[in-house]
Amino acid sequence: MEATTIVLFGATGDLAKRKIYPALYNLFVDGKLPEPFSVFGLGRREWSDAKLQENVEQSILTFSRRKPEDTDKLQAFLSAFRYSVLDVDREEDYKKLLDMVESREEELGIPQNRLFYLSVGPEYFKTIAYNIKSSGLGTTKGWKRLVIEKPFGHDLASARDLNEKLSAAFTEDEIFRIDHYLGKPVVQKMEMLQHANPVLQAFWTNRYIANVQITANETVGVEERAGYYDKSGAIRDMFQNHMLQLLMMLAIHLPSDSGPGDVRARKKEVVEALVPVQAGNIASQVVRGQYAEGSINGKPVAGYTSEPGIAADSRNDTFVAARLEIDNYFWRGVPIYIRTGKRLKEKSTRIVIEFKEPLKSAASKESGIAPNLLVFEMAPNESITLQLNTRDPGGSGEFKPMNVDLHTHRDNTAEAYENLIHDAFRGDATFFAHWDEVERSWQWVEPILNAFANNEVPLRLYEAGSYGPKESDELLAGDGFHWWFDDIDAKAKQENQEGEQQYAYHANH
Ligand SMILES: NC(=O)C1=CN([C@@H]2O[C@H](COP(=O)(O)OP(=O)(O)OC[C@H]3O[C@@H](n4cnc5c(N)ncnc54)[C@H](OP(=O)(O)O)[C@@H]3O)[C@@H](O)[C@H]2O)C=CC1
Ligand SMILES: O=C1O[C@H](COP(=O)(O)O)[C@@H](O)[C@H](O)[C@H]1O
Repeated sequence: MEATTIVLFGATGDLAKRKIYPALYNLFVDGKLPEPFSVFGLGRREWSDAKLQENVEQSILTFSRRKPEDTDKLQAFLSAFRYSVLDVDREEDYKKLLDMVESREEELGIPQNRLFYLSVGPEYFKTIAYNIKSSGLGTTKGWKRLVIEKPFGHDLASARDLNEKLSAAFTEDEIFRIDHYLGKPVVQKMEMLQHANPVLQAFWTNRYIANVQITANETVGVEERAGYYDKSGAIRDMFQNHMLQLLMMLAIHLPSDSGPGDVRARKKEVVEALVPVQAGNIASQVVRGQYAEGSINGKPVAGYTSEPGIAADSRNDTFVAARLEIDNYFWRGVPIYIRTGKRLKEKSTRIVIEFKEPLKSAASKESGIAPNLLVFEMAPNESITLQLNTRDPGGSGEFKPMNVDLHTHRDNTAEAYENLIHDAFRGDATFFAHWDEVERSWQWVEPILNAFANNEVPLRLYEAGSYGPKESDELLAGDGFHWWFDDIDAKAKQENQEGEQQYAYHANH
């Protein structure tokens, strides 16, 4: 990997502390950072190099999945960090930064490969991109890349405007849009699994799949992000990006000779094939919810409108569920259900593929036969399981589900940010959101945003600690399905996992 300078805007902020420094450290320990590498941290605070290095060390001690054991190694890592005061609006700060970056590149004898990481509020993206170009920071004899964090716009028009401004300074190939769900190990394994197993590939169609369920339930509430969240809601914060990205990743079919660019090209085809929601009829396809007071893990929690910084009459959505369809050869007729929300009963992020039951009528005479399920679980655990049926080994003769474990979490699995930052260094954009996907996701979501703004979709209050409004269950019940693993299913799954371990085939020792 070529030597690189990372120019980190927002080096004093929360994301840098919680995610970026620990990820860089773990990559360094694993020998996955360019050698040598150099970091310029930026912010308005009057920090010194030493103060930045102290903060980086503290962040590693607090947030890294691996705690430093080798002091020399840690010091070698920290010594790569420099700090420069920069206000995004002050041109002279960029000029000063350019001088510092150039002299450091000379001192280290490294090429002018520069990775600009914008870990700042999205309102600064355009200004920074403009100043990178006008100051000469972006005129390098090596490569340059721009890493940005979501949100990529607030709606279709603002996303297009942002993209236009970024495109004046960086080409699409140089822009790496982070969607941290694409960095999750289970998501990264999805394609491999389908690709390497013709048997799964063969079943990945509407001929065998009854429905798909994508869930991202959270127990946390709005926390300290009232200002941002109350203007975004679950639809912009999670649905438009993470949830639709999961759907695209799941629904693509790659040719056997596929190359690195193919994943993104196929994802675009999937999002283009999404059947548009019918304006005027959105309430039949989309459920909008907001948490009321309740309790989580036995502790009382406030309702959304009593949270600090949230207006008492806020009608913001903290929960969204929707029924979607993909109109293409593989997926036509398969309902896809997506739900995400805050202050729900448990943290669970998963995709369930429910297979059809061609033998249902015969099998229904037998008790306990369940549909086969392929489950990609990202939280609370990381696993990929295929649920089959077997006779109860206890001798009752009843059928019971058993899980074939295709992948289990191993200790020290790289976190999403490690995977993604490593890919950005290598210039591999497979697991970053392409502008085409982002634009089409906003296009699909736009009628829902309008319907929410015009109150055309009822706002359903749900008790904190529940699974969301009952209308979310009704979305599936109308098609004869239910959300897998809620309540009783969660217990059954747990018992099943405990009781059936002897059947588990651990493909991933
Ligand atoms: N925190 C998280 O978990 C996640 C964050 N994100 C995104 O990452 C980005 C950063 O978020 P987060 O770290 O939480 O935000 P913080 O508010 O914690 O940090 C903001 C950073 O921006 C800097 N900054 C603010 N104003 C200026 C300015 N005028 N000139 C120069 N620097 C400025 C601040 O430095 P200083 O105060 O020193 O000027 C600080 O380092 C946002 O886009 C957010 O949406 C995405 C996913 C998760
Ligand atoms: O991007 C975001 O994601 C988190 C959930 O991420 P996860 O990896 O813990 O599932 C969410 O809490 C936050 O509101 C959102 O901005």
